[in-house]
Amino acid sequence: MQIVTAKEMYEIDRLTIEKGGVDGKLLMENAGRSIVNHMLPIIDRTKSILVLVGGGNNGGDGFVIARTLLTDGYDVLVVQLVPDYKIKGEAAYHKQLWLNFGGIVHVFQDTSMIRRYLLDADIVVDAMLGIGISGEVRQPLKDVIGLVNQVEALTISVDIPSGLPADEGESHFEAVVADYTFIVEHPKMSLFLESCSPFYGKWEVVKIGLFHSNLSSGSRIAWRERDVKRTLPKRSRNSHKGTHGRGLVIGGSSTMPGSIAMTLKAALRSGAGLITGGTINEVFSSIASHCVEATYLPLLGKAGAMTTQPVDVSMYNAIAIGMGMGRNEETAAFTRQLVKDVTKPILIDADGLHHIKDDLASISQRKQPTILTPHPGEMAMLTGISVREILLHPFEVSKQFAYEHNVYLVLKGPHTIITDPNGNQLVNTTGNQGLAKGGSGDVLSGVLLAMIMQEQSMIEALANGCFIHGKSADLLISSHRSTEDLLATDVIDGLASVFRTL
Ligand SMILES: NC(=O)C1=CN([C@@H]2O[C@H](COP(=O)(O)OP(=O)(O)OC[C@H]3O[C@@H](n4cnc5c(N)ncnc54)[C@H](OP(=O)(O)O)[C@@H]3O)[C@@H](O)[C@H]2O)[C@@H](O)CC1
Ligand SMILES: Nc1ncnc2c1ncn2[C@@H]1O[C@H](COP(=O)(O)OP(=O)(O)O)[C@@H](O)[C@H]1O
Ligand SMILES: [K+]
Repeated sequence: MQIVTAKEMYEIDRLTIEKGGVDGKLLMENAGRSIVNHMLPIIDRTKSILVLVGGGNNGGDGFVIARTLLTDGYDVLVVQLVPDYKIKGEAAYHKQLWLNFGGIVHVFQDTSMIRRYLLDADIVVDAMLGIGISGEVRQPLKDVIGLVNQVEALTISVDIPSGLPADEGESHFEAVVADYTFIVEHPKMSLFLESCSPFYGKWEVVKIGLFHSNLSSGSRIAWRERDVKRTLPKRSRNSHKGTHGRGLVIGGSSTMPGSIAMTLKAALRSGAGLITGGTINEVFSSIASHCVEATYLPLLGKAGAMTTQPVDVSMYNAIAIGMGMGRNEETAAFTRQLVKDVTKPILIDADGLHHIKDDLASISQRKQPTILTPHPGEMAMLTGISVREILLHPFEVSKQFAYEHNVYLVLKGPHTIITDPNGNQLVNTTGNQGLAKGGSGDVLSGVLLAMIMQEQSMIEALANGCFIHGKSADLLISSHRSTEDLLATDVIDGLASVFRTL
């Protein structure tokens, strides 16, 4: 499922019309009808429906929706929020059809009129503004959006909640807070931004028959269960432990022994063949009994943390480093040296990210894949860009960073974005706020370590790992856990139910 900017959406629309020969009026008909089909399960004939239409093609979709519902026997009222002369092109055509079918258009007079209609409506269809919005919302739409957000009626937005930007980078907006959004053909970038996603409510993508096109800007794809099922390698009946990779996890310090234990266990539960924990004795003695399937590589320590030392990694297929290591300078020097020397794929998380902050130039020289898994705070530390700016432009910031430093970047959050060194991006579609708890990242590192040792492309392995991690949390809170009590160790236990369904 391609994620698009407004510009890309218009380009796909243009190609469909010019190359595909599909009339724009037909696309609008398809959009309106498809949306009504998706609305049917949540509306019924006893409900009164108010369709608010604006002056562009989003409003045009609104006229199609109103006509389709009217001919189906629904009680529908249309309020046009702009003067007649503003309705042009395909929208004007569909407005005429609405009138031909006996519909009435109530043209906006004042906000008290809208308030009255809104109070009488059970369902509001928001077709005021789509992806064509530019600048801050003008009056009277600004007030109308405020009123829509005050009433009890179920709000269904067409394509995008009115007022919301389609792209990343906008910080000031006033928008409809929808209960449902039916998105036309492709999710827009803002669906995956922390500041915008809550406005969408529940969402579904409706197909309208647009041209399939490869966008020149590189791929940006929402990674769903069907993608995981398609790409996740199946375990062969004849496989042996060597087939599934031998991984080394380096981490832990006397004050944070649990992190590496969770990573080890998560890696084993995610299908790794053999997993070794590289850690200091104090950590080893406190975690060994929690993860008996792992083997251990004793590392030298001082004052409860790792010191600089050579490590023979020749027998491992991939390495994860950083979890619970602490930030002391000798440990940091050890991490930097190891990352420089090792000629294996290496995943760097948590404290390890702090250690390599000033060594990104040498990371970009590595010949084997380097995977960095920062949360936004760690990303801010790595880039010197504020968390606010990162959350405002996560796609662009990730792309630039991955490209510049030749790394695979897993920017974690409610919508984790995985970017490869060429700028291709996959966005995870699972997970919930129960994961916002210490240890979730350690578990993710273990799942990812297991994934990158299986036969699949690196970016897909990372996206599959993020999907599986989030899905475990989703299944747990839909059965016997809640977003409050969920623990990182539960997420490891929940991996079983995920793998059983894939
Ligand atoms: N493939 C596709 O693309 C398809 C797209 N489709 C649909 O079309 C939608 C895009 O339609 P679009 O391009 O006509 O833009 P749209 O969102 O209706 O906005 C334009 C209107 O908004 C107004 N306006 C703008 N800014 C404003 C502001 N700040 N404050 C107030 N008003 C503002 C602007 O007014 P003006 O500036 O001209 O006075 C104009 O009237 C898309 O989301 C989808 O629903 C489907 O039908 C089929 C296939
Ligand atoms: N609100 C949320 N919704 C979905 N996933 C979340 C949410 N908050 C955190 N996560 C996920 O949980 C993990 C947290 O990782 P991280 O911040 O490194 O945790 P920690 O360092 O405490 O182990 C990431 O995979 C992130 O995507
Ligand atoms: K809308």
